[in-house]
Amino acid sequence: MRRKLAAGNWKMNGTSADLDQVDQIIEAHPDPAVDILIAPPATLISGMVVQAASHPLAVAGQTCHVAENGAHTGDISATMLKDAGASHVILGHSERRTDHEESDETVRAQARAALAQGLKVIVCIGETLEEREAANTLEIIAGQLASSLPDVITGENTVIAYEPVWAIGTGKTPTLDEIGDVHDYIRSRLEQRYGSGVGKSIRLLYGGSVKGSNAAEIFDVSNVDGALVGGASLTCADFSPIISALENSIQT
Ligand SMILES: O=C[C@H](O)COP(=O)(O)O
Repeated sequence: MRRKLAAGNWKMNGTSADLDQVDQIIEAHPDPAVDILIAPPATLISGMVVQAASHPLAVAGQTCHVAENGAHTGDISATMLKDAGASHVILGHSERRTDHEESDETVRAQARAALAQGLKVIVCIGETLEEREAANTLEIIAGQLASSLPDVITGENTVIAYEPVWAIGTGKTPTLDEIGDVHDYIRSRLEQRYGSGVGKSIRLLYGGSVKGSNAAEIFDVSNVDGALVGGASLTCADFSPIISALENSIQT
C-alpha cells in the first residue's frame, strides 16, 4: 500500500517570517495520516528542519547540482541539502527545465547524485500545451520517464510528479479522465521497466493548480497518490485543506 504524500513546493517564495505557516500546519496536523513535505527555498531549509524536528513533516530541496562540490556559483549540491537536513529533493521541475535548460539527461544525473547522498527524489515530468494539443502527451511522458530516471530506483527513494506544464499556476487542470490516463500510463511504464513490485510501489503525484476546492476529486483518480502543490502550499490556510482532503481520501 503506497502511503499518500502532500508535497508543497514554495518555489522562489518565502522568507523566515513565513516559517510561521509551517508552525500552523504542524499544529493543524499533529499526527498526519499522510506524509507531508515542503520544499522551501534553500535559505529556509535548515530553519524548517529545526522547526519540524518533532513532527514527521519532511523538508526538501528544489534542485541539486550533479556534482558534489566545485566551481558552480549559485548552485547547491545534494551533499549540501543533506547537510542542511533535507530528506528529499525535487528534480526536473518544468521551471528548472525551462529557466535553466535542464535536460532529461541532466535530471537523471542529478537523481543519481541525490540518491548517492541518501536523498529521496521527486522527479517531475509533464507535457506542454502544444504537445498535448498535438496528441503527443503519452509519447512525451514515456520519453521523460525513460531518460530522466536512473536505472536503479525503489518505491522508497523515488516519487514521480506528473505536472502538465500548462496547468502550473494557471488555474487550469486536465480532466480527471486525462489525469487518470496519464497516471495509469506512468504506472504501466514503471512496472515494465522496474518490475511489478518496484513499479507498483513508486508514488505518483499530480501537480498543477491543485487547490482545496479540487483536491478531493483529483485524489479519487486511480494511481494518484498525492499532489505536488505550488501556490496553494504557501499558507496553512490553503495547504491544510489539501492535506485534509488527502487524509479523507484514504478513509473512503
Ligand atoms: O511544483 C508545483 C507545481 O509547479 C504546481 O504549481 P501550482 O500548484 O502553483 O500550479
